[in-house]
Amino acid sequence: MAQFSLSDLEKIIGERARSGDPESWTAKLFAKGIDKAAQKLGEEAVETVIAAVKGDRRALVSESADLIYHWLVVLGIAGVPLDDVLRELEGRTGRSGVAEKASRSKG
Ligand SMILES: N=c1c2ncn([C@@H]3O[C@H](COP(=O)(O)OP(=O)(O)OP(=O)(O)O)[C@@H](O)[C@H]3O)c2ncn1[C@@H]1O[C@H](COP(=O)(O)O)[C@@H](O)[C@H]1O
Repeated sequence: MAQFSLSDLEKIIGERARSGDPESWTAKLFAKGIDKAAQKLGEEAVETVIAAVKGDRRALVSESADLIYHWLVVLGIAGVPLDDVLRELEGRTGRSGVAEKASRSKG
């Protein structure tokens, strides 16, 4: 199991966005704004779809990482915390009773 979470990546993105480092891709995307970042997100989504359809497992892992990174950049520029998305997902588990079942199984 990886010792790295989406929350860790969100934190790194926030720090790099504020760094103003000219070498930082994150800082560059934040400077370019939501249109460019959203465009990159779309490109990475298409590349992920292509990898999946081709059955290219290695590319699917790599493109998924690019996709998630650019998705978090878009959330950051839009001022939407990752936690808002996780809460939305958490709320959806309740609809199917999965959260209750998981909680019951913990004892
Ligand atoms: N996870 C990522 C990550 N995934 C992808 N990318 C960058 O996303 C960019 C766009 O990918 P493309 O394949 O489209 O590259 P490109 O063809 O050069 O881009 P364009 O020609 O379209 O401008 C590349 O420069 C990748 O390096 C990332 N850049 C940064 N991170 C994370 O953010 C941290 C901070 O990075 P910096 O902000 O660069 O310091 C890193 O340590 C990583 O943890």
